[in-house]
Amino acid sequence: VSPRKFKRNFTVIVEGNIGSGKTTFLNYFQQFNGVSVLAEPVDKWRNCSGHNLLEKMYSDPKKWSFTFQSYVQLTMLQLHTLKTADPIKLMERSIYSVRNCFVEQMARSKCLDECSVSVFDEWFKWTKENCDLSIDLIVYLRTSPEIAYERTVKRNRPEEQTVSFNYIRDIHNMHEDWLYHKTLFKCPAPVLIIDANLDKSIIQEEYLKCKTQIFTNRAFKAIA
Ligand SMILES: Cc1cc2cn([C@H]3C[C@H](O)[C@@H](CO)O3)c(=O)nc2[nH]1
Repeated sequence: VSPRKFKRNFTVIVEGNIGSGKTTFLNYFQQFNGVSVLAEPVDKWRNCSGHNLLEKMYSDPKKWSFTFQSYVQLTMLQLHTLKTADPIKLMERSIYSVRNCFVEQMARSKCLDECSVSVFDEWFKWTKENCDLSIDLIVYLRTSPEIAYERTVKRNRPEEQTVSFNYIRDIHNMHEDWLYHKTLFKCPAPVLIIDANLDKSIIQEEYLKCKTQIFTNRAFKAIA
């Protein structure tokens, strides 16, 4: 695409459970011209002025969920508002999944009390009204909780040692209610569902569905 001025990036958010294959998906799209991939800033969550908030959240969710998700919300907002040179911006998760999946699950499991959720919602409401959080497409990497759990265990991320199957199943259900049944929260953009149960070795055909959707002229119209 010629480096002409364009209104805003065509923004795609990639949502899915822990272990749903988001990194594999983002790595595949990294190869194309015109796409900026913004991975989840997990390293920031592991080192906020020296504090590993991810580890604290998993070790004592009742005490640290609010602190952790507040920082996640800030780091996601920074990525949403980042102007990238490429016409297409591909983000791993979003400020929407913070509220619609993780905070919702923490509220239901009583790791976040109602007043914490209210403060979180006030920040989220103001942010939506005052920042351009518009997105153009949601890619939902849909897996079974069993496969997501199996991959999480295999990946063996230090902070996730204590993650239970039940937690993965709960997070799965939050994604299903939001992006598949659409009974939980409004979807801020059309949802493209990918069967992310497919093994890494054959999933590239499944990705091609997205490639057409992302690279069609609709994408470029967004920057006309
Ligand atoms: C938006 C958002 C991402 C996100 C990730 N996480 C956790 C799940 C994984 O263990 C790790 C990396 O995604 O962080 C979370 O607890 N809350 C989150 N909220």
